[in-house]
Amino acid sequence: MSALPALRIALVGCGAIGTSVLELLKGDAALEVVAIVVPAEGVAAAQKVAPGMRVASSVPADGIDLVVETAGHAAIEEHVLPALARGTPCVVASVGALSAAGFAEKLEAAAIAGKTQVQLIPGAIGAIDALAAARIGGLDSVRYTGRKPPQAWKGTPAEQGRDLDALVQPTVIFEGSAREAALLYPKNANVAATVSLAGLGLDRTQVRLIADPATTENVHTVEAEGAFGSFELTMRNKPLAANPKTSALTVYSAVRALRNRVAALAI
Ligand SMILES: NC(=O)C1=CN([C@@H]2O[C@H](COP(=O)(O)OP(=O)(O)OC[C@H]3O[C@@H](n4cnc5c(N)ncnc54)[C@H](OP(=O)(O)O)[C@@H]3O)[C@@H](O)[C@H]2O)C=CC1
Ligand SMILES: O=C([O-])CC(=O)C(=O)O
Repeated sequence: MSALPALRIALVGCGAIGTSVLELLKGDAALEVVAIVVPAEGVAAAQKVAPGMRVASSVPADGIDLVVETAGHAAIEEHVLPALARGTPCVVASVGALSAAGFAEKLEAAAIAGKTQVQLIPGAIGAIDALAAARIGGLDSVRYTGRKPPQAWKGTPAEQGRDLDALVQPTVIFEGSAREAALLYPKNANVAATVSLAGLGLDRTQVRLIADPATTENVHTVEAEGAFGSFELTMRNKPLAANPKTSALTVYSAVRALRNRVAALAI
């Protein structure tokens, strides 16, 4: 049940996540997608996905209560920053964009200027609430490991010097900070950025990325220790058929975030 006013949503990005979000929101009177925003060259294709829907290459300046980004790092600069600055709240999936130097501060400044808020969704990872709460008591170490099938690493630096199709055993393709991981793997390591922003920060969070021919899932592990105690979390996520890099849970995380914005009882 909804107690709050219905929201008119501009959905930025209409790929694997955006299309599924659209499907789940169909008929939801409290969360009405009124515009889809994609690059100019993708407008015609998006119109086929959502016949009758307003499709544009920028967020309409009027009639939008909430911008939801499911598009990629570049879309944050292009669409989220201006929306925030003019006072429209935004929900963001491409959290890894905040790993660019000074970008988190820029996003915050735009939200302050617009007297509004940008919400980063947990996406494909869980326990972000526990980690962010544990940070208040003090954290000693946070490690994140991302393990995906080799095909999920296609088109990334993981291909340099190796044939992903020929891998016969789990192979560490990256080891370093969450900041480096998110910058090098913008479509695969948003979760690394999210874990670090909730916990020890982009530079003190250790990240390992693995291409594993034995898995068909996107497996995310977080190990955290601090004054609160410790936890180990393993998520075995099913990838979306439309994009093997992306876990289906990311879609549900986005829809949960939206439903919570209008629900009388939010959880
Ligand atoms: N937080 C998390 O846990 C996760 C976050 N993500 C983030 O979500 C993003 C989208 O994922 P997914 O749906 O699987 O990707 P897809 O590639 O399937 O879809 C991306 C969509 O965004 C559009 N797009 C690309 N650039 C822009 C732009 N600058 N402005 C507007 N639209 C744009 C694309 O249009 P076109 O096809 O015309 O280029 C396409 O419609 C990922 O790039 C990643 O950053 C993904 C997985 C997990
Ligand atoms: O969807 C996933 O499993 C995680 C992902 O791509 C990311 O962190 O960018």
